[in-house]
Amino acid sequence: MRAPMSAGHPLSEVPRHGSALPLRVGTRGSPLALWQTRHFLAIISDLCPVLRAAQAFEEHVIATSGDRILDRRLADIGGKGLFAKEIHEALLDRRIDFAVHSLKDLETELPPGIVLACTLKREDARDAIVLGEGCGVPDAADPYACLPAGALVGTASVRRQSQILFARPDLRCGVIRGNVQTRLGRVRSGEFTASLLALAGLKRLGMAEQAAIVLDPEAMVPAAGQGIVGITVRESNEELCELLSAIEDREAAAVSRAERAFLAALDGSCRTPIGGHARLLPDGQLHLTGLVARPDGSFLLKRALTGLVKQARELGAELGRSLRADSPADLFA
Ligand SMILES: NCc1[nH]cc(CCC(=O)O)c1CC(=O)O
Repeated sequence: MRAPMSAGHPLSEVPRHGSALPLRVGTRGSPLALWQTRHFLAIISDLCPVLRAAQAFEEHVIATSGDRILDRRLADIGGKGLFAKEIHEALLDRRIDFAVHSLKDLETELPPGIVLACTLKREDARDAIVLGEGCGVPDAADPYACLPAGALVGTASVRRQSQILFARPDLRCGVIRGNVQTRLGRVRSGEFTASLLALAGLKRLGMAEQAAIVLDPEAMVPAAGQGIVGITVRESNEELCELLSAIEDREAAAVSRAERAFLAALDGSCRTPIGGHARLLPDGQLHLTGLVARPDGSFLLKRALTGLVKQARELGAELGRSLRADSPADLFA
């Protein structure tokens, strides 16, 4: 727990200019998005006594294209930024003051005038498998062994699809989208044998027990930013930028800098399976694992680099360039 700010600290005062109370926070409307938004508001209110007042914040639920179009892969409907476009517009139009995002759904290049002001402490970054009927007993040492030959795995993520098909070419993957509850329902109903989901989402929704198997991040490389919540604001709102920088989690900031620089250097489309996962080593260095693959798992390249935290961005960019140089050019066309 952090100590509340003492009087005189910028956070002990009601925001002065641009951002009158209540502060309007933009969020998607899914149960996970709302959980993340309330989690963030609890952290910021804890730290800033004046904001603990009722009505210091107003939630604005914004439906995004990514929420509306549920029958296709994101890659097929325009890809990156689909969960954020309408939220960026609301920020730039001053209908909201800041917005809460799952960092992995936030494009690396934000529209001019919008900045990522802070990242919150990372929840578990790993992917998990949810099993339906007809599967064997889960074995952590051989995580896919419990899936029967030819089983239909539900995922809309080319990153997860490529990695599971690389390990188990006999499996089939089908598109499953919608919020976490919807996806679990489609496994329970027998439509899919299993599904791959972010453990962070399951945990936040109190459903971690649904995860039959948790995948090691070196075996199933998570998406850049997975498990991290990021807050965007208008760059011109210095007051809010300052407020938010006080709740930045330094470790989350370092790993997300490396992972997002890696992603940006690859410049893949949403059709290119890309995984990027950084962690701090006991000696304080940053270890970054990156992956590029073909969606059908017929090609997969995974590499890791270790470097200094203060060079997180350079480390990410270097790993991105290195994977790109050794991947088939059509993956980045
Ligand atoms: N793309 C949807 C999405 N965006 C963030 C999460 C999980 C929470 C997180 O990664 O922080 C999920 C669900 C999932 O991938 O299973």
